[in-house]
Amino acid sequence: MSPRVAGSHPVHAGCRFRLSDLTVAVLGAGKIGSIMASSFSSCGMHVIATARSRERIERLRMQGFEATSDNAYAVRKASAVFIAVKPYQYPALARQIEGHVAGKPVVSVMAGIPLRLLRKTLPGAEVYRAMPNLNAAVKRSATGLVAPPGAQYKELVKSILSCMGRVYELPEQLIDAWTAVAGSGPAIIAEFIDSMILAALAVGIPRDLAYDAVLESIIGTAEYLRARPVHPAQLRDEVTTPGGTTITALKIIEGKGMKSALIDAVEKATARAARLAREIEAMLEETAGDPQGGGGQP
Ligand SMILES: NC(=O)C1=CN([C@@H]2O[C@H](COP(=O)(O)OP(=O)(O)OC[C@H]3O[C@@H](n4cnc5c(N)ncnc54)[C@H](OP(=O)(O)O)[C@@H]3O)[C@@H](O)[C@H]2O)C=CC1
Ligand SMILES: O=C(O)[C@@H]1CCC=N1
Repeated sequence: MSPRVAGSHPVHAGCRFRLSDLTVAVLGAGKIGSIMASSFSSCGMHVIATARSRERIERLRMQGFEATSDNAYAVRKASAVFIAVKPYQYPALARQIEGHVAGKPVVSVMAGIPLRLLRKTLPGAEVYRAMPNLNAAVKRSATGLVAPPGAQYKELVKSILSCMGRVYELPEQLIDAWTAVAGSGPAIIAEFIDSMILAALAVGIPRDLAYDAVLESIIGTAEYLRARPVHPAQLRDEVTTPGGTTITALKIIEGKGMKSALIDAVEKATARAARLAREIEAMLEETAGDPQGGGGQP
């Protein structure tokens, strides 16, 4: 296996490489894909980003990427390929690239779609699953990575993903759960932040101050827990004065079931990823033999 880098030397599995020598393809450079493209570009890689609509391709070009709707071209030119389309858009994409991926590392960030399905639809590719999050925009993604058994390009893939933040290698059984906790995490945390800001407004703090009070408290708490190895419950107890204000707030939160709501939410989101896999598998079977591969979908 030795995918050739456009205008550069080929990258052999296991050999030393410099990120700045690489050309990578990001297929489906929408919300997360364009953040991935920026992260990879900031590490010096040449990025070929793809999209369907002329508007998105124009926007990607304005951001300084080589951009095209030709996925097969992007794959042929790249040493490593990243797939960031929506799961239901995958069958159509797979049919466009299936003949060009053999011997290359191909990393899917799509929720739900298992290695088994990726392998079946991308013959000869070394397929990986990764689950980054939106915080890659500030180089703080917590990216889960599932490598295939006997992976030859794992170090290369990890180095590329590290341009978005930290990378955690996982067994495939955990990636749907990681998707719910870390992939969806920024949305859940943003919802909490929004609620806390509303709460601050309710007790009379002006909006701009409320935003700072909440954001700084969240960043500070995360940094505290990173810097000092204490359990979150211990931090909570250190803040909670007997008969004071904190216990008054905690009692209400406990009564309204915040913890069980979050546990439920994450369990349901994890199960949703598994159902997605079944839906896409059915779609692939339905569209077998259709060269558009369900490409008429939105
Ligand atoms: N959003 C997030 O925070 C995260 C998302 N993910 C996963 O990433 C994937 C993308 O999500 P998100 O970025 O939110 O979705 P978006 O809809 O923003 O991006 C998808 C992009 O794919 C493009 N696209 C669709 N079909 C094709 C095709 N055949 N060829 C080229 N481009 C194509 C679309 O192009 P056009 O705009 O031109 O239609 C669009 O820009 C999903 O599978 C999701 O599970 C993973 C981690 C985090
Ligand atoms: O909502 C979703 O399905 C995707 C996966 C993780 C974040 N967004």
